[in-house]
Amino acid sequence: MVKRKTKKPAKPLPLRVEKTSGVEKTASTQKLISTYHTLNKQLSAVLKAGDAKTAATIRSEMEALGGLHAYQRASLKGGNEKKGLGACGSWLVTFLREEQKARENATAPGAATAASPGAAKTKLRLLDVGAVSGQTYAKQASWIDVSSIDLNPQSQTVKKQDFFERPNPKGDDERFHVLCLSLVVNFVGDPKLRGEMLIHARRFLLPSGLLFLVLPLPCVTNSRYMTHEHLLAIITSIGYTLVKQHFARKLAFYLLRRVENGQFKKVEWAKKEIHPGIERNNFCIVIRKD
Ligand SMILES: C[S@@+](CC[C@H](N)C(=O)[O-])C[C@H]1O[C@@H](n2cnc3c(N)ncnc32)[C@H](O)[C@@H]1O
Repeated sequence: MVKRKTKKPAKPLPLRVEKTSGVEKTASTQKLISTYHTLNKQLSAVLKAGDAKTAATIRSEMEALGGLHAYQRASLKGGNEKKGLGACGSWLVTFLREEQKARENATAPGAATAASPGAAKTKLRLLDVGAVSGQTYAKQASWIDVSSIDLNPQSQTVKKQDFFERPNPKGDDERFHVLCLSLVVNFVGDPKLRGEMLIHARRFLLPSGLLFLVLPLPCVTNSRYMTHEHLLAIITSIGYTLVKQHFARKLAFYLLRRVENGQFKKVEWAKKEIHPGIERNNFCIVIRKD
């Protein structure tokens, strides 16, 4: 479980919300998603400042937009619901198939796959955080054993749980070969909590386990505080190494492997402008040492 600290009050951000009417059109869907993200960020800031009154106002603005449910519906429009894949599952599945084949064919004991070769006939265990309806890996049920959580589950197969509240695993039977954070880190409003989320995810990975991280492309191509290289420097410093990466039209996919303690040095990463420009966004990840 991640402890969230309360900080000194900050000025509440001005509320500027434009109403949208449902999710029928791509433009209005996009608008709903970005307005919801803005409100979520504002909510994090005022909660940190202990401003319950403004937090209530922001929450009612979010409800007026249709709440988390409408946001989820809007964000799933980018995915491929008919095929049972979310926005991002297919890229990972292609890789995991190769990983699974490698496990099955593995002859060299100790090969660095997401699971030990000895367990070649067992299913890959995958934790999908922010799974919504838990359908993304349904077609791979014969070889992937999926556990799904979400703040607001849309089916009974998904457990209602805040990942930050998930207790640290007591042993390897509570850890996973693969953990997915697909379009979830950018959903978190507070840059420090984004860092905490990535650190918390590592606790749930088996040795050599894989973190699948998906972000909207502009988070790494058009932010004042983030670039692809900066993201890699951050993730390297908190115990991951890059396996594979892909930029699609709108999304950035990162497949990262857990590195063991002693093989990386944790450093602090503050909010610092590294990619100036007027039209940039403010996506940022902050890492604190403790
Ligand atoms: C944009 S949707 C992502 C859907 C899906 N993973 C995909 O890639 O299409 C983000 C989801 O993350 C969930 N989420 C955000 N923060 C979370 C947390 N701390 N714990 C669990 N779920 C979370 C939200 O409820 C929302 O359903």
